[in-house]
Amino acid sequence: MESKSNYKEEEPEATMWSQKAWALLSTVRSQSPLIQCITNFVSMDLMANTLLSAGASPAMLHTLEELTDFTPQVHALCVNVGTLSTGWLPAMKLAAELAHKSGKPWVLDPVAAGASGFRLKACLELVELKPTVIRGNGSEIIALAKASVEPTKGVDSSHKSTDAIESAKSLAQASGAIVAVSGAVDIVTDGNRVVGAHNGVAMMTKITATGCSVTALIAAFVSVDQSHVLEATASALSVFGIAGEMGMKMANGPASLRMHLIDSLYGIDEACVLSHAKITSLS
Ligand SMILES: Nc1ncnc2c1ncn2[C@@H]1O[C@H](COP(=O)(O)OP(=O)(O)OP(=O)(O)O)[C@@H](O)[C@H]1O
Ligand SMILES: Cc1ncsc1CCO
Ligand SMILES: [Mg+2]
Repeated sequence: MESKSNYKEEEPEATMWSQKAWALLSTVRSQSPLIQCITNFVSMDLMANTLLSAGASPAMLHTLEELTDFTPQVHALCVNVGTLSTGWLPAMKLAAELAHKSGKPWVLDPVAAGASGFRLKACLELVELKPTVIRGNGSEIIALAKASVEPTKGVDSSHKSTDAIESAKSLAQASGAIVAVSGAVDIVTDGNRVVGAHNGVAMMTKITATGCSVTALIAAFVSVDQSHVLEATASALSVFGIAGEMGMKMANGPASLRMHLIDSLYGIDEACVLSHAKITSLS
């Protein structure tokens, strides 16, 4: 009896979160927001296909000369520094400024932020341009919050997401962004509230650019509900994780999971989201 009454107490919050996640996925499907992605060469394919399978419309435009015309028309911008070069950084900055000025959300993925002084400085300069959301893995969020170059595993994390909660909170407070840390539990914070999304499978870390792709999915979810950025961010992470869980039932390894994850994201329905979304308050 005791466990049953506990279950009843928790149910309204769990139900609210899963309904929110489904409502946002449905809205992305019906509104098909245009998402500009300035992203690394490795991630372009998976990121564009993730957005398409979720119902959004990706556009990988990054040339400086095009941005004044194009960026104000998009519904959200995703900036990912994965294969950063001196040539691309001015375009990333201008696009961020244009998005901010035109009231469009923009999301930063600070890939390997602590790997070099050049990369860290670029990421810190981008944070100054007021991203709506920053999504990284544990090591990236810790490096960015400490503003320090550290021994790293490059684009992979050597920290658990839960090791980065305090860093995520301080980065959120300092930047004004919602900060998300991916991992076994995806952490989302506004600097005060902390929420965990508990979906996904470990095999997702064996497919390059799943983190990059979920960052773009966050941009799509936030674009359709700009007044609830934390909720939209947690919902995108949960939905992507559910697609991984569904895909894993049909996969034999990373390559087939990549395909089945995309198929599952495309096919996911209300019953699946309502029964599988696991989003909880952690504070
Ligand atoms: N141990 C895990 N169990 C379940 N899901 C996980 C686990 N680790 C990561 N994920 C999921 O895998 C996806 C990618 O997260 P990850 O932390 O690997 O990003 P990343 O390091 O930025 O990846 P990349 O740089 O390759 O894009 C996220 O959706 C996350 O929720
Ligand atoms: C492997 C890799 N190298 C730079 S970006 C990238 C994709 C995953 O972040
Ligand atoms: Mg990454």
